[in-house]
Amino acid sequence: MEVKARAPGKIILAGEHAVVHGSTAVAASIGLYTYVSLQVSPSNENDDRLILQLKDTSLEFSWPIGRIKEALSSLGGPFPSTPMSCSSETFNLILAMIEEQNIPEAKTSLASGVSAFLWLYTSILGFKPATVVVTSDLPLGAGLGSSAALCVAFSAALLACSDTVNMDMKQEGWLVFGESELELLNKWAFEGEKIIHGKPSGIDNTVSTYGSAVKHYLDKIQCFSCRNCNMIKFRSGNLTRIMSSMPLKMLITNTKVGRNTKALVAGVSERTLRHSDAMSFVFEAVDSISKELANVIQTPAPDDQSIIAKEEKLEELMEMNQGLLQCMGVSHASIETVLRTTLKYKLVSKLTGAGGGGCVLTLLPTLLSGTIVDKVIAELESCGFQCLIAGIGGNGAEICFSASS
Ligand SMILES: Nc1ncnc2c1ncn2[C@@H]1O[C@H](COP(=O)(O)OP(=O)(O)O)[C@@H](O)[C@H]1O
Ligand SMILES: C[C@@](O)(CCOP(=O)(O)O)CC(=O)O
Ligand SMILES: [Mg+2]
Repeated sequence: MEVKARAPGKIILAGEHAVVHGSTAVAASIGLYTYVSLQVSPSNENDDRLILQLKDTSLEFSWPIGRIKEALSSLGGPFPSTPMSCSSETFNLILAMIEEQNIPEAKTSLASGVSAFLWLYTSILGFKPATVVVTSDLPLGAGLGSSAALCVAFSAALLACSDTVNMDMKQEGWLVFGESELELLNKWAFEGEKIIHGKPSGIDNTVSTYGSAVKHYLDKIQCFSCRNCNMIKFRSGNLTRIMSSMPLKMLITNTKVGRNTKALVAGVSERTLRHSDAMSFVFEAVDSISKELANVIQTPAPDDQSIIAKEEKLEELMEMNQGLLQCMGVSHASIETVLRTTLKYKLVSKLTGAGGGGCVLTLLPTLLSGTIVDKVIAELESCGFQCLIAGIGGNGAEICFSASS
């Protein structure tokens, strides 16, 4: 039996970084997914292995199960129903197992994702031999939440194979977990994100787990494919649904400048230690911006005129948020180039995710002509950037069973 899991990426419309320090943020899932396929192998005493194939980066890891037991069996796992943090001692044991696999120098940033995998795998499934394959639609390390999507997809596939979650393996197509299983999945994914990010707020794994279409198990409203229910507001671990009253279209520009969320989040924390009063005002301002943005999105817009007025408010809020992200020290020359280029077409942009490169969002107003969109995309792509238009909102984590070939 093979279990497949998929989990979406996200965009943050307002509040990244400040959300780590307790401010409100607004985010939505996007229709780009990370897929994990998990096949538990029949035991073959002499050659039991755990194999991890990362297709996007052409890397394969293969550990003898005996080696994993030697390092981690003293922890007494598996403990699938009690999500636990990876201690620094265990993290070092895991790192040693990864170093033994000789990752090429250029790909060492992937070690954190592999560490998260080993922690989630052994904690949820123990020491069973298996082959796990990862592929993704998402650019890695670009602000669209690939790390969270990876942790959510790993946790979903592992929980689906564990004794804790009872799923009807005969059902066909993509399936959604029940309410309590989703909560468990989200907690495990958060533990994985902690290994990759250091100090995540939990917004990315929450959006990836639940998606941002309102679902019956959260607030008893069955409203799956309604484009009016497509965002979440998030503060200190708590999620609130946002019913958008207007269609929102965003252009996503990937600057292709690589960066690392852990380092950027740590940089903001260091700045906060150096200038705690000033930074607390910055975070408070971001909190107000996110709350106002959520209100604007939710307020009814009965006609084109009110939609235009709301879009103008959103643009101003995005501009202010970008200014505060610059204050936090997470903008980048490539991001500033996107801001200047889109402004030539009177379009407003802000970075999304951790910044330092990565992706930038540009609001595409409803009445904007297709010709202008084409022109701005052509100009951005001539700078070497890559553009895509995101469908905002959609499903969260899903799993699918199939007979193995
Ligand atoms: N499909 C994938 N294959 C391998 N590693 C991945 C994958 N997706 C995410 N990762 C891990 O997540 C890291 C990127 O996370 P991060 O810096 O938070 O950026 P983001 O979440 O914005 O993409 C990668 O360096 C890698 O360790
Ligand atoms: C900067 C932050 O707000 C979002 C990071 O998103 P990403 O990993 O860049 O996709 C960190 C967090 O909230 O955990
Ligand atoms: Mg991330």
